[in-house]
Amino acid sequence: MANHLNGYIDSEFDKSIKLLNAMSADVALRELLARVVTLSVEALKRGNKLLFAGNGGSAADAQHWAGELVSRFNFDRPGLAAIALTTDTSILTAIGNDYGYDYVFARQVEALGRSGDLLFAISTSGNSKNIVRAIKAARDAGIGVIGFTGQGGGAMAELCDVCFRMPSGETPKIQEGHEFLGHLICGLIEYEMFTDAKG
Ligand SMILES: O=C(CO)[C@@H](O)[C@H](O)[C@H](O)[C@H](O)COP(=O)(O)O
Ligand SMILES: [Zn+2]
Repeated sequence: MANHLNGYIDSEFDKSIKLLNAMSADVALRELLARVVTLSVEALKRGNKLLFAGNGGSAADAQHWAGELVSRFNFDRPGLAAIALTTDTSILTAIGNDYGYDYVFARQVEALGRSGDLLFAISTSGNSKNIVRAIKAARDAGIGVIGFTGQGGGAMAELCDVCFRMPSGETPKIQEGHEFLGHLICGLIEYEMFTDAKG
């Protein structure tokens, strides 16, 4: 590796290690995690579902997390009801073209969401209009909202039932925090849902 790249690499390692250390030491974060797992397990057990939405890298998170739940995470068990609102290009392009990109998630929340479902809304800025609109649509429909954002919180922070604010203002680092939490939450939901079956 060329020497001049090492400064950048060191700095990235340093920031990621600090982020995870800060998250690990945050007692309030553990309380939020417990709340989200309880809300999710209750929703799934009564036949509701989890919806996921985000833009760019957060769209990847949305479909990644839904995939873990519908398929499997740490062990074999029945699939869990989770839908990413980021994957159907016909739906996304129709809504984007006919109503505007700000509506691509809200319209799907209105169409697919049912009272008692949960929306996982992911936005590093907390200000993406399509995410804020989706959150408002969810609230109007009796759907609880779990938010994932950065330290600023943005417009979405005060609209969520539970909001995870990563201790960073840098989009990629915020995303790394989200990705860690996403895996943690999938693992915890699976564990809580299937404790008897996991062996
Ligand atoms: O993955 C990245 C940056 O790491 C980008 O694709 C990023 O997700 C996009 O710029 C998004 O549009 C940012 O939106 P948001 O997180 O502020 O809602
Ligand atoms: Zn990225």
